Amino acid sequence: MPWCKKEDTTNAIITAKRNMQSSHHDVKMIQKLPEIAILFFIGKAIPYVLRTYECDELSAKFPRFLNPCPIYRFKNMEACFLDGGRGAPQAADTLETLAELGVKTIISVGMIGAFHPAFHVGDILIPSHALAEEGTSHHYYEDLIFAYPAHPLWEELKNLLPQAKSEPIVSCDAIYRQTLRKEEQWRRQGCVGVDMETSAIMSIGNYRHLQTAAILMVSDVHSHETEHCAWEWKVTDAMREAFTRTCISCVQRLSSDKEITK
Ligand SMILES: O=P(O)(O)O[C@H]1O[C@H](CO)[C@@H](O)[C@H]1O
Ligand SMILES: O=c1cc[nH]c(=O)[nH]1
Repeated sequence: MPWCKKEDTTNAIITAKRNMQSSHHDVKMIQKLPEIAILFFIGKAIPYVLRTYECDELSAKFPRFLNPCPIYRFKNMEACFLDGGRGAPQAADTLETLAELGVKTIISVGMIGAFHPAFHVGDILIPSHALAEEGTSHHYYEDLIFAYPAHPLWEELKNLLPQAKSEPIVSCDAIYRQTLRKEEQWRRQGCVGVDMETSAIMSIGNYRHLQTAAILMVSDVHSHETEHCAWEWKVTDAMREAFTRTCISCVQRLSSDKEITK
């Protein structure tokens, strides 16, 4: 049975706007944000960005519902950035709150476990679409299977990052239920790897009329063997940092192309 019914036109009880205006987190309202936001789903990315780039803190508490964290902007680029949280519910909360504060374009930057033999640790992927096997998107759409990025943004990112591959992925809530059989089924559906946020970013981005796309780095490869499931987390701090720099320079070129300054 679908969780979201088209005939349900009633209002949501909590909205991003009401949450921001409430006393929930005792958060001071942020003024309008730049139109481009980078959401990092990589724990070590934010401290690295703050060490490496000139940035201003816009608020110590971005007023989302779940686990508010600081939000920053680059001094030399019309873009803000923050930690997107982990998993589809926090990604959706962050995206809805950014939309309420004037953000129009969201680039999510994260990691992905690859279960296709053509992918190796450190490869960069700009997903063409994402199978929605997380629960959040299915409360926005009655019959969603795949979620798609904004096509022009996706094309621009691919041009800016010619080394990146572009294939379908799956987003899944259940880290410890990515079984061999499940991953075989995902491969048959055309997917090459699994993360926890991309389908929600894309589907809810479409729902809120935002331009979204994702840039992901392969952090681990998943065994295809039926006998034993060897698995190791392979990504290093240096790889995370190089990937973060690559994504930021890509957004820098994107934002100057767009001349988003008012
Ligand atoms: O926080 P780091 O180690 O960067 O890793 C993040 O990325 C992994 C999943 O994408 C999770 O482990 C999450 O915490
Ligand atoms: O979400 C993720 C990220 C990396 N590897 C996985 O298996 N899942």
